This record gives sequence, structure tokens and C-alpha cells, in this order.
Amino acid sequence: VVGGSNSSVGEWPWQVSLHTTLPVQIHKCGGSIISDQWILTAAHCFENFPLTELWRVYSSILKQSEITNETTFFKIQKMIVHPRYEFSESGYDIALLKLDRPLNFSALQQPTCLPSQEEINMEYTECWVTGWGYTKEKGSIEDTLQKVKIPIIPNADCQFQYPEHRITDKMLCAGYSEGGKDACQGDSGGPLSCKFENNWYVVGITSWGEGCARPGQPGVYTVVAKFVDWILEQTLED
Ligand SMILES: COC(=O)c1cc(NC(=O)c2cccc(O)c2C)c2cc(C(=N)N)ccc2c1
Repeated sequence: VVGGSNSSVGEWPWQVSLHTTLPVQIHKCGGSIISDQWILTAAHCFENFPLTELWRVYSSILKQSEITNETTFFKIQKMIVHPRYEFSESGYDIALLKLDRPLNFSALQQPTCLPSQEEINMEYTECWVTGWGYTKEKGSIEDTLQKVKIPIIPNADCQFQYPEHRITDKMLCAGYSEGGKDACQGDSGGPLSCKFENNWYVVGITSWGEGCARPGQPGVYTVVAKFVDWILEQTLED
């Protein structure tokens, strides 16, 4: 996250950290708890690491430095990448991870709400992107979970700012015209969380952007509301 600040303990209890273990263990992507056994994240996280055995899921973490060999983690029992995913910029950048065992909800780890289909055109006024990703383009993984408030912008404006891309209705954009605040590499898969009537919803999944926090180059997110039917099909049949 570029231009953000440190989160506090339990502020984003649905945020998880996804680590790969080879060649060394490292944070790769974020994700959101949406039930006691399912994590919502981005498909592009698994492009070079498609094997479930390579991944560890850490919940109720504020600092990466909290993670030691003794820290408990979840393994991935099932990885579902959207069948129409090809690469981030072409959309469908969404994936579901089934944990090897249910997690116990607490103040530090609990699910966030999925937006409903009709809420798609809702004017979300308070949205935050969170993650341990880079704080600048040539950056590195942050220790403390970062947060930054970012406004959603109309898709027409976003399409204009990305003339060489097709910004579809399954993508949303968020950013400031002057840049300076944005998600970045390492935040991928994490939530764009929006507060509505005192509840938090995972409205977007951090997906891509040209560089990070550049003026006129907003962050691009997967529109979760467009995939709620798919999410329910994949997670309820289990
Ligand atoms: C592998 O890249 C990602 O997962 C990757 C690469 C990006 N964009 C880059 O162009 C970039 C950023 C940092 C370093 C870098 O080398 C690049 C190409 C990303 C940009 C944003 C965003 N601005 N909201 C969010 C996630 C990104 C994930």
C-alpha cells in the first residue's frame, strides 16, 4: 500500500496473509475470510505457484514479524481459480481457497460480508485498501499491515485513463487523480473494504494497475458483487 498508515490490532480481522514456502517462505498475496473455511483472493497470485502444497494461510496477523516457525497456519485443501481467468488485465482475477480445517472466529479473525448483486451500483463512500504490499513501485513487503482510504471512480473515467485496456463492468477502479495513494505489488488478492450502514463489505479484490500510485493510473479491482453467484456455487456445494 502506497501512502497509507499502520493498521491496529483487529482492525481488519478478515485480512489474511498468503505465503509460499519455496524457495524461502515469503508473503505473496493478501486475501479475505468470507466463511469459516473459505478465503477470497486473486487468481493471479497462483500463476507461478499453482500447487496447494506450496502455500500457507496466516490469519489474525498484524505484523509479518509475528510469524515464526511456531505460528499456526492453515493449509489449502482446495484452490479454485475462476475458469475464465487468463491474466489480471483481462479480468476474472478471482480465486477461492478452501482451508484444511475450519477457523474459529474471534475478534482477530472473522469473516467480512459479501456485497449482494443489487448493491452493485451503490455509492460506497468509505473504502479502504489494506495489505503488506510495497509502499512504492520498487519496494518490498511491509512488516505492519497498511491501510489507506481510496475513493472508487466511475468506470468511464477509468477507461479513459487506461486507453490501451478494456475496463469491464466486472472491474472497478479506485484512486486519486494526483496519485500518491494506492495498492501495490504484494497487496494483490486483498480486499477493497467498504463500510456501509455500519457493516464492512469486500467490494473489490486488489488486482492490477500501471505502476503504483501514479497520477492518472488508478488501481483496478475485481468487482466481487459480480461473482457472488459463482462464489456461492463453489462454496455451498461443499
Ligand atoms: C507481479 O506484479 C503484481 O502482482 C502487481 C503489479 C502491479 N503493478 C505494477 O506495474 C508493478 C508494481 C510494482 C512493481 C512492479 O514490478 C510492477 C510491474 C500492481 C499494481 C497495483 C495497483 N497499482 N493498484 C496493484 C497490484 C499490483 C500487482
